Amino acid sequence: MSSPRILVVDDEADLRELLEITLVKMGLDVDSASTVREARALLGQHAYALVLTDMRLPDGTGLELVREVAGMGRGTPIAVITAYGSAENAVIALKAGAFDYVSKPVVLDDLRTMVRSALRLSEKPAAGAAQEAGEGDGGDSRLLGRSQAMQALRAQIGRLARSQAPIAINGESGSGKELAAREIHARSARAGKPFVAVNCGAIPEQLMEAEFFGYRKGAFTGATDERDGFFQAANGGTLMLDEVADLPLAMQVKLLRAIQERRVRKIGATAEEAVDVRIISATHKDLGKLVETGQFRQDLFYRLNVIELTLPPLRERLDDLPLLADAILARLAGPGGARLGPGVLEALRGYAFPGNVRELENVLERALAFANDGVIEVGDLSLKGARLADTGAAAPPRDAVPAEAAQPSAPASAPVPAQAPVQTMVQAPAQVPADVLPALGAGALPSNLPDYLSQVERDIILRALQQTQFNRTQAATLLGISVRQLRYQMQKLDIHAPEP
Ligand SMILES: Nc1ncnc2c1ncn2[C@@H]1O[C@H](COP(=O)(O)OP(=O)(O)OP(=O)(O)O)[C@@H](O)[C@H]1O
Repeated sequence: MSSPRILVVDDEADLRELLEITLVKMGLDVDSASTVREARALLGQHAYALVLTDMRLPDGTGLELVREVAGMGRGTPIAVITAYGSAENAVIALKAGAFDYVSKPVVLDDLRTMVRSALRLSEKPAAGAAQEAGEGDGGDSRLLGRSQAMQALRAQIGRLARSQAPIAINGESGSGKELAAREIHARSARAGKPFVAVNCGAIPEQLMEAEFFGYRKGAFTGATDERDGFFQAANGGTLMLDEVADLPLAMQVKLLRAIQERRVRKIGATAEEAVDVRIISATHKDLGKLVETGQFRQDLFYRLNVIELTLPPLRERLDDLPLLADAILARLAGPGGARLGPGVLEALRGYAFPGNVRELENVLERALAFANDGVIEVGDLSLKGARLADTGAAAPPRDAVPAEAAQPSAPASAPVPAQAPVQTMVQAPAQVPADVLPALGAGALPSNLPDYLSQVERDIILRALQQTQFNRTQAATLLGISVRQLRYQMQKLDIHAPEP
């Protein structure tokens, strides 16, 4: 079997030679060109596993080649070599369809890492043909839906999975942003490496640097061991920055640097270490507006927002309701274990679903608890109570809802501990007891005050979350605390939702 073939396009003889030697040592076949014209001729003759081009060429630009290679539709990855400090060029190239970039002076280790990623990609079959064509209900995708919007989304995900460019996912709460990020990762060349999802709003500001970049033993009081941060945990894979709008400004600067340099420094360390992570950010807020008001740094926004992916709200794809409802019921009750009775679909169609698919999951889960023989009737739905706009009436009457039915299935994603490289931390929340305060006889004292208070706090927070369908902003308002405080308490008290 012949070795993968790489095309190097650079007019600087020294650099070209260095690249050639490095690639040949990796066991690859290399063709070289020093102009756009030569490159075009070679591209017409061979299929390449990777094209690596300088940005400035005597008869044109690397960007032209990026556009041409992307336009060929063969899925050939093309990476650009950008001048030192020209982050802007890298972003422009990524937006134009470049697979990745390396900056000058070229660090050979970074180059090898990038080349290996590209080679893994060419080993992968081009993303599921049916999904690329936008057909079907999702096939093996977990992002279900036959609507045009979902088909287009899956096709876009298939394309994005073949690049290393940062992606910014927008969409309302519960619309599937994390699911989309996981799918991009799963369909990418990074699939065998960790996917780490971090809820930026859940980490106390003073711990952020340690959580993201790790620390050395003795770096501060309590640093009894060396620890990796999220970047190291996600090395080789994907780092999802969820609720990215909640990053404090000081952290935004540090993050920008890490993303740009692809290097991080642990607290207390003298040297930086290279990290190879693909960044996917997500928010339900309008980051552009936050940039205007000075709450989000423009340079970081520019760096994260290279490619945008927008999740459609459920109310704009109500045709997907039957499919989603079937899948959710099958998950809750087993295949054929539950179904919707007459008129239920129509009732669901009339609802706005401000909490999107997560709210649909919650509505069906609750309804199923009332259903006879697994058949959900209109009366079981409690849609009025599920209306997010109406916080006061958010929860169905307590006496009507068995606690087990009220369990939220919202993944209030908490930060992943640095030592756990994969997955958002999720686990089933405890039920809310009928009485908020754990029973204590008159005059009795708790045997352990901190535990007792933690339990009270946990119960109250869970109750607020359930009343608001796990909408953290509304729950925080109900409790008179900030969303950041709520998230922190949720993390501290281990309040998470079960993974779907
Ligand atoms: N298209 C879909 N098909 C199947 N399940 C979906 C789809 N979209 C979302 N879900 C489910 O809805 C729930 C919420 O999805 P997810 O956590 O990805 O949303 P999110 O937009 O990241 O939410 P948040 O803004 O609150 O972080 C999950 O249980 C997920 O599996």
